[in-house]
Amino acid sequence: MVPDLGLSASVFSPKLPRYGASRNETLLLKRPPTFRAEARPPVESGKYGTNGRAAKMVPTTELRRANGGGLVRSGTVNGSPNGTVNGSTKAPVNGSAQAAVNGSTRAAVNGAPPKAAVNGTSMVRGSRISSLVKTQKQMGHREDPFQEELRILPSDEGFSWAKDNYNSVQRSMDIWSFVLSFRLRVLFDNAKWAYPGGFSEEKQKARRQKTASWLREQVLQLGPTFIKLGQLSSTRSDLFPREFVDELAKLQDRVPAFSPEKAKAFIEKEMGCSINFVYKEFEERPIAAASLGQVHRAVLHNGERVAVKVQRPGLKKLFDIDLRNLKLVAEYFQRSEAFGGPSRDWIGIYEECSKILYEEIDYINEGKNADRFRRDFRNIKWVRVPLIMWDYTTQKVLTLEYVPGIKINNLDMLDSRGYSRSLIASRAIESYLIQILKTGFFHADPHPGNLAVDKDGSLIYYDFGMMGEIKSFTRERLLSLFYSVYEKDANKVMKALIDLEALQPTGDLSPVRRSIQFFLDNLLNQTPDQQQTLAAIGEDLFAIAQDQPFRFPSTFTFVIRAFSTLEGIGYILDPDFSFVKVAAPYAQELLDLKQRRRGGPELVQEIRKQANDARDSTISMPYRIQRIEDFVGQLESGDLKLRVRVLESERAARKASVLQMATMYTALGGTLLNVGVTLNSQGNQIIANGSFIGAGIFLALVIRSMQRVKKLDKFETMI
Ligand SMILES: Nc1ncnc2c1ncn2[C@@H]1O[C@H](COP(=O)(O)OP(=O)(O)OP(=O)(O)O)[C@@H](O)[C@H]1O
Repeated sequence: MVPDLGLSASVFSPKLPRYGASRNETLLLKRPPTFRAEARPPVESGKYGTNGRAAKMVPTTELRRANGGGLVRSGTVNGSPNGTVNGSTKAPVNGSAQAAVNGSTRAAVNGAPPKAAVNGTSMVRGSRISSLVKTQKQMGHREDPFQEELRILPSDEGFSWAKDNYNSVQRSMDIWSFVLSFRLRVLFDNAKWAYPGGFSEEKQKARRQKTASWLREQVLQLGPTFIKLGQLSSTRSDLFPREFVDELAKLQDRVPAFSPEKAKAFIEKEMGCSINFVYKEFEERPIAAASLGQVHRAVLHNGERVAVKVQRPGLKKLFDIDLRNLKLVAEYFQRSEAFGGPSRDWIGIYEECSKILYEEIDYINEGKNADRFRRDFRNIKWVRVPLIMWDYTTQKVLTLEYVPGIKINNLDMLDSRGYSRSLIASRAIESYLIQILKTGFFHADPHPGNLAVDKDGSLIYYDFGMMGEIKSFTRERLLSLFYSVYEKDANKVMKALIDLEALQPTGDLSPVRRSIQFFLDNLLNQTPDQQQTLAAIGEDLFAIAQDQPFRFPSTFTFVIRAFSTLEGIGYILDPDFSFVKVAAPYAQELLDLKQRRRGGPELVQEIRKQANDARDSTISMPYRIQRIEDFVGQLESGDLKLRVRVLESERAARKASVLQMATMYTALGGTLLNVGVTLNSQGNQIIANGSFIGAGIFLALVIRSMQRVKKLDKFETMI
């Protein structure tokens, strides 16, 4: 039987620049490359990654060294970016290994779709396109200019969640015993009677601090799902007390790593082949470990250095069990007054978290996000996003171009290498403003670990697992919010917030309006030396939100948190840093835009609206005057009674009735307790027990009533 033959193609160029050549050198080619095709047996096709590309990598035996010293590999199988057939296209292109391996991928990620072709010309085109993209300068075997001592990370051995054979009943029990203990702790922290020697704010703070440290330890014990959720919660000062938020933020640096054996076995399982087949070298010690995965350095067979992000094994199974339980927990919180009850959307928060978690364990999604982000910044030379090596990426293993950098908060190294800290600070903020105001696609987690400075001073972004998107209509509404804040008009701000669904238009909104006006006056009337930090403003906003009908969509909490993180970084980098200075040109641009808009169709629309209003008023005027006359007439004749709702007195009445009920419960509970004790001493055990149970129920009702009173009091102080 004649074996199937594959088409093998290669392109030879007369003058090959050296490996890793600069763009100019690459373009030195005078003669067009020639194309040669040969028939050869097909190679074994690999396992397909979830992205439809071959996950099984090129065997080392297929690697050839080309004339110019560039490494050549055979093309990947069907659906690969190179679009080659049967995995047999050999293409030594321009002597540049990167061009051959990633040329078309790079083209794709920078805006051009991957070119599918069955002959070697596609490779040439790929390399040409790649030579035009800004990342070309970064190709080639990179020296690691910032080699840092690798930290020894704590190991995950000994944690029950790291074992493969945990059972779901045990896991559910662990979760629920944690939730109930947490509930009890919160109850005692908030109960004034639970403080021996009398309650004081300091004592409560100290106790809360203890609960918060306990919570962090428990979260670590419960593993990845909870660690990630803890990290997410550390962005929600609108939901949790300050002490909890601060403790949870510490989770970032405490995540244990899994063993290199586990990592390698996992990669092999994912890729369906030996790790040596995929990487020429694989560094065993991870350079970083996070809740959901860890990062190792490696070298591809073409010599290119890469960062390999390996997901923790068994995450999906763990998420399924944990999230099933957490859904019940959210429902329980939703009913519980101690956790804000119906005024907080716990179910919504659960759904959002669950979406984020499942998205974060899909590295294909992360790779696509990175590609989109890179595309958004293609014209900004000082922002750098590592390339995704799609051929070496699956849903659980992400291979990226290795782009080492100095972490943005490593001041000593930045100084010793002579980088301008103030430039870095303003670039960090500016890149973020571009994301929020222009592209609408933003990095939702810009903590210092995810931002670094490249050799040439560019800002490197890592980790695209959690991205936020601001749709264009939301951006429009945000702009109106911005304009109304600029005009210091509380009513308009309130309307914009309602449009943004950040404020519920229910009940009495006058206290909200007053808070907003206060906020606007104090915020905008400050002289430059009194200017509040963004973080403080964010905190104030959240404090207002805690007791009022604000419901910040998570997008905004991420935006606020990201800005305050970046602002914090800005101050660390440069004590004279001013957010306002960096943001001013953007704000001006937006105001100019509004001015321009008002000059055009918007002005016509406004005039038309005013004309319509005037016409409607003129038509309805006689009718309205008639109604006013009737109204006054009814008042004079005593036919009309005015019913005035005084909200303050309504609240006071509600509080009085709750207190009345509490007194009644106390009396009934006390009576039943007395009866129980008497009957017990007379030996009438069964009825005595009934009395005790009744007394217990009334006691619980008293506690509940006191909690309601406390809530009403708190609300009163806010307005
Ligand atoms: N392409 C890369 N080149 C060099 N180093 C990298 C690269 N990608 C990641 N790293 C390093 O690994 C660290 C962790 O990467 P990343 O943030 O993507 O992982 P993660 O698991 O999503 O972590 P987390 O979500 O906690 O931030 C980064 O801070 C960076 O130091």
